[in-house]
Amino acid sequence: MMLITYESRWVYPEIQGYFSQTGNLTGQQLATRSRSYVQRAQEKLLVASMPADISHIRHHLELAYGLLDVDIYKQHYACTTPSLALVDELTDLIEQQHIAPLDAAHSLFIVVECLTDIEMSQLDRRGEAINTFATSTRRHSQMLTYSSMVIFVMGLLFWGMHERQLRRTERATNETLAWMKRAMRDPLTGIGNRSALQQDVLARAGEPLGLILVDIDFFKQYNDSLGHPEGDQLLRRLASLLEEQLGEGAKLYRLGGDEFAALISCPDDQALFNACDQLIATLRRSGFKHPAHPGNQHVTLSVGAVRFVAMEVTFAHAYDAADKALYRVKIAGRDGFEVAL
Ligand SMILES: Nc1nc2c(ncn2[C@@H]2O[C@H](COP(=O)(O)OP(=O)(O)OP(=O)(O)O)[C@@H](O)[C@H]2O)c(=O)[nH]1
Repeated sequence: MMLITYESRWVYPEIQGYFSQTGNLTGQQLATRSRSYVQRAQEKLLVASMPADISHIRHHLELAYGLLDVDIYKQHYACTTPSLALVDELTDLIEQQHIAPLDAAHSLFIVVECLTDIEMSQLDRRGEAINTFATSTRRHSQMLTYSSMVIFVMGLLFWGMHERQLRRTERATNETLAWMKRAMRDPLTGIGNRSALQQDVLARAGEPLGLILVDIDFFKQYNDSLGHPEGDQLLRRLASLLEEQLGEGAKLYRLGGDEFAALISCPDDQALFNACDQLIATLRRSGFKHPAHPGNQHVTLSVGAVRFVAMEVTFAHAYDAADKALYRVKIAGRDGFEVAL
């Protein structure tokens, strides 16, 4: 918008200059008409039969005089004033019949020559004005085209920069989200870690929940007899098995080492008993081998659980109660569960 305004101001004087030339065009037309009246007067003088045509000749000369008596001609063409004087003088002499028609016609050639010069000169001026206008218009339209191209390229550039910045921000946000997800996951099993458990408990404030702590029995011996990679494999298999057993409404976490935790919706103590019992039973059914187990050569679990309402009881308090119950199971010989009441 600013550019168009600026360009209009720039071009305005050129337009004015061009249209001011139309005044000169009119002047050229006046000269043409004046010359035609002079030439008609000449024709009549050549065939004049005095005094019948005198009035016509005088009329033509008066019209020619009127059309030549223009300020712009007087200012720019030196022949104008003498030509006017000659027409004036000839008009008087012809009227008084003091001059021969042939001589009068001959003298008028000076006026015709002057008028022809004026016409030619005015036509040249008009041509020059049109050329100047066309050149400057072309120059300005080129400027306008180049400016538009520059603005277009700058627009593209800014758009590209904006898009790049947008992609960077999106990538950074996605990386941060991925990093946050990773920070809440146990890398070995892919399930949530201790931080995820604490976050989920906070998110379920006011709900009756069951916290189940699960610890593998004699896992050190398992590692020692089959190797650490096999120990890792058991942790992964156990995570899948427990998750599957717990079902949709529950969540499983690995708290570290061979210790897992499950968080379940728990309307009453019986539901918690059932959940713990099913975990133990499922593992027994699975029959995971444990060659170094001092009892039955199969993997067994010790489970401690507690029912609590998040926020009414602190998570640390609930965890402590479940952990103590688990410890009691360990002391009592492992492979079992206890619910803290
Ligand atoms: N394979 C494997 N072993 C781990 C990992 N983290 C901890 N452990 C091992 O788990 C074992 C845990 O041993 P303990 O705490 O003594 O428990 P435990 O042998 O199961 O004995 P109880 O719990 O008393 O029955 C240690 O030997 C650790 O090295 C892990 O990510 N992978």
